[in-house]
Amino acid sequence: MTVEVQAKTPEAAQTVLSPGALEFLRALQREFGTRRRELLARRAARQRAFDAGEDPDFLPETRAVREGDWRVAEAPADLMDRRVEITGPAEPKMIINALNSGAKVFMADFEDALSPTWHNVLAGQRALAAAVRRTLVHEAQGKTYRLGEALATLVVRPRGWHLEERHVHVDGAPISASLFDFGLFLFGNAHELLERGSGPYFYLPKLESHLEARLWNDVFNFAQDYLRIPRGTIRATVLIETLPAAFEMDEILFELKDHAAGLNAGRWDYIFSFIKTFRARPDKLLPDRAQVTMTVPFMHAYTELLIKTCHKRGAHAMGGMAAFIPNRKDPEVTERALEKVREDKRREARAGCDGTWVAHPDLIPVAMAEFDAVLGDAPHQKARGREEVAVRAEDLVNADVPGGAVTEAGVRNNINVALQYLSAWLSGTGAAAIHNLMEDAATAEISRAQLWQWRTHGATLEGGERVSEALYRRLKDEELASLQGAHLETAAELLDHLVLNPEFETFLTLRAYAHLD
Ligand SMILES: CC(=O)SCCNC(=O)CCNC(=O)[C@H](O)C(C)(C)COP(=O)(O)OP(=O)(O)OC[C@H]1O[C@@H](n2cnc3c(N)ncnc32)[C@H](O)[C@@H]1OP(=O)(O)O
Ligand SMILES: O=CC(=O)O
Ligand SMILES: [Mg+2]
Repeated sequence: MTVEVQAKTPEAAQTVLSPGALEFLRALQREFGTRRRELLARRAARQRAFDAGEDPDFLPETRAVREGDWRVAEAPADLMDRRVEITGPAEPKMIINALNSGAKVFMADFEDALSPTWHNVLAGQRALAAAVRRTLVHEAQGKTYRLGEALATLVVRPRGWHLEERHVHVDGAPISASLFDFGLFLFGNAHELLERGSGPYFYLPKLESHLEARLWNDVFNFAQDYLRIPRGTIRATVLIETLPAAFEMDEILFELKDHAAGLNAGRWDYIFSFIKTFRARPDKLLPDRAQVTMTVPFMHAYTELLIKTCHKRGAHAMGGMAAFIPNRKDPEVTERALEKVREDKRREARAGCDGTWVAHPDLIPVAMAEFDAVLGDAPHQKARGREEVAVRAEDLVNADVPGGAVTEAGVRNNINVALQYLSAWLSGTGAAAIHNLMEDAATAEISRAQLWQWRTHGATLEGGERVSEALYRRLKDEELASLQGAHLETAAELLDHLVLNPEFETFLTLRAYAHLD
């Protein structure tokens, strides 16, 4: 058995998916595929303990790491000042617009913002390879897009450990999507990036434990040796976007030490993970999605701990994504988005973040101004230790949202957004503006997870009615009737399953992937 591509590879993508690249992917999967599966089984075992009533907590066995005196490696020059990072799906036009945008960093996404059709993942890899070599050109709507002179630093986000790329099989089974995205980008671009004075930089999504960070670290060492580049060349910023990982921030940085470039507060997946972790707990119901803001106690506690942890270890502490996006055709929507984003970035910069994320190029000036006001000419504010922060385990698991309520409007909104997002995703679009908010896989996960949570535990709406299967079906039919678009029927079937199945599905993208392509 060997490595097999299960789908037609467009001719243009054959340079990316070269025999050498496939050989490298095979080596990665053979070396790390089993450990990946063991760690996924460990996630499930841990969840069974949470379902039985255990709360996540700091690990006794890693106390020495938390209390030890160590720091991560110094950031490379082009990741030293990352005050504003723009993110977007790894698509040619987005890549050009983002690299030209004036942001310090561009995170090219194969995870939350990309619908992983075979076409999309290959087109993304191809476009990134051309972007690294400064040759990327794209034609759309009668316009030619080219890269300018001053470009943002490129960071790539491969898909998470839970996903597989079913179009490539190694020894008869699908390859890990993380290894596929990471391996293909690294193989094709590591040497070129180094020759150009940069390096292979990654964002690592959806980790649930330091053992998963250890796996990434071992993948990095293996890959660097294979490609004959020095260990420590790869640099990774880890998203702390699951509740279990919030208890292992020190440990995650420690595992990646020489490869670590920071932590990022991935707020949307974090909220999703909070719901998922406490799926069996009626005492942990969250209110309407719009009310779970960054200032509610558990979100505040988590970001404070992230900043403190990073600065103690010499790592960048990165803020997250405000979902409000401007609309160039609607000044009122734009004004509201700018105001909301300004408020969010001001809070992050003042709290000690060294940088933040924006979803749209028109938000860069606002975010930049707020970080400039705090950082001035300094590239970061790691010297602010935030030693006064004292976050306890109970602060991270406290589900109180002062003034929060579950409303019919909230149920309807979750149904509407989930349907629209699923239909976009099935059509090959992984990030979309819906009701003037950026929606991607992480935000859609919150919507469908809340519906499951409220239905399973019979949450009481403000008017006294309880959320039930009948209520969900009635509102879903009404929302569905108001929508138009491709794949809505499949989206509705998927949502019914995600909301009504007695078992909580761990990721919507796992189930929806069967319907893609
Ligand atoms: C929870 C998380 O993981 S957050 C990170 C993952 N999510 C993301 O990265 C989402 C990023 N944002 C986006 O994908 C987009 O902004 C969307 C889909 C929400 C909206 O995109 P559009 O509908 O194209 O917005 P709009 O029409 O206002 O765009 C105007 C221009 O800005 C460009 N643009 C918009 N967002 C971006 C971006 N993030 N990066 C680069 N360019 C962008 C568009 O391509 C368009 O360019 P053009 O004028 O050359 O045609
Ligand atoms: O990936 C980011 C998030 O908020 O989720
Ligand atoms: Mg995320």
